[in-house]
Amino acid sequence: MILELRNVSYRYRKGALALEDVSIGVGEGQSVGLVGESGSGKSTIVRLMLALAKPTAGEVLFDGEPITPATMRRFRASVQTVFQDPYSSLDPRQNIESIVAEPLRSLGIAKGSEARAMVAASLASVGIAADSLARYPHAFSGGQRQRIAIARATVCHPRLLLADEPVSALDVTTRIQVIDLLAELRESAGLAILMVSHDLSAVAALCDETVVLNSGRVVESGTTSTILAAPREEYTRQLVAAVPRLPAP
Ligand SMILES: Nc1ncnc2c1ncn2[C@@H]1O[C@H](COP(=O)(O)OP(=O)(O)OP(=O)(O)O)[C@@H](O)[C@H]1O
Repeated sequence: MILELRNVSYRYRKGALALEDVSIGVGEGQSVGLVGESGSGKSTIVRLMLALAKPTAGEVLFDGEPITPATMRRFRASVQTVFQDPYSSLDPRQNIESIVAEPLRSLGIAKGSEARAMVAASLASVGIAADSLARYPHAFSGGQRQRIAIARATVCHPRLLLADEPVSALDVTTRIQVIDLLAELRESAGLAILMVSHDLSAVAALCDETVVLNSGRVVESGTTSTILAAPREEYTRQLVAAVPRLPAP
């Protein structure tokens, strides 16, 4: 496993348990969808996976080991993220070259002409024209911004992309294009993906495995096709039924 939560529980200060005994992991080249309604604990899992919070109980493991200051840089280079809102995630004062080069700078991977070549290659891989380097985020549509965010996340050739509701802020046509792009990167770069979504159709289009979260607990997990065809839990059946484009179970 590249990244794994093992028997993790989490309690916010003064709150009830937001996660209870959750185990979820992503292996090399795997694509896993994490689905659940609002409040089920998806964002909390992302925070724990990014080492932004520590579990109340259980472990967060990167390559089978707890994340420590000594492994943090390797962790950051291996696990990159894309967030929901491409309008707030790109700094409006920086041009596209500077935005996409950020992981190269902060991780000390490359600079100067080497960095510029990596940025250009990354932008090309997400279908953004090479003459975009000197432009600013406001010149791009929501879908293009999300492509730029994906270029930034993949410029350092991570092993795992953590995508937190990456298409929820986009219109339906753009959603499909961005999902197709993620599928392409998964194929061509062998990128593992954990996609968090409340939208099962997005997960069905991208992820081989699905984990269903309800009230901070994993209620069902397995191959996406099995879960869609024969959901075991009433909660999952309701999620499946809420997707109009999927066949009813
Ligand atoms: N800062 C906080 N303090 C206290 N409780 C919190 C905090 N953040 C989240 N919670 C609680 O933890 C639980 C899980 O929330 P979380 O945000 O992880 O769910 P989610 O599935 O990501 O929801 P959404 O899809 O709306 O983002 C909820 O009951 C929520 O009310």
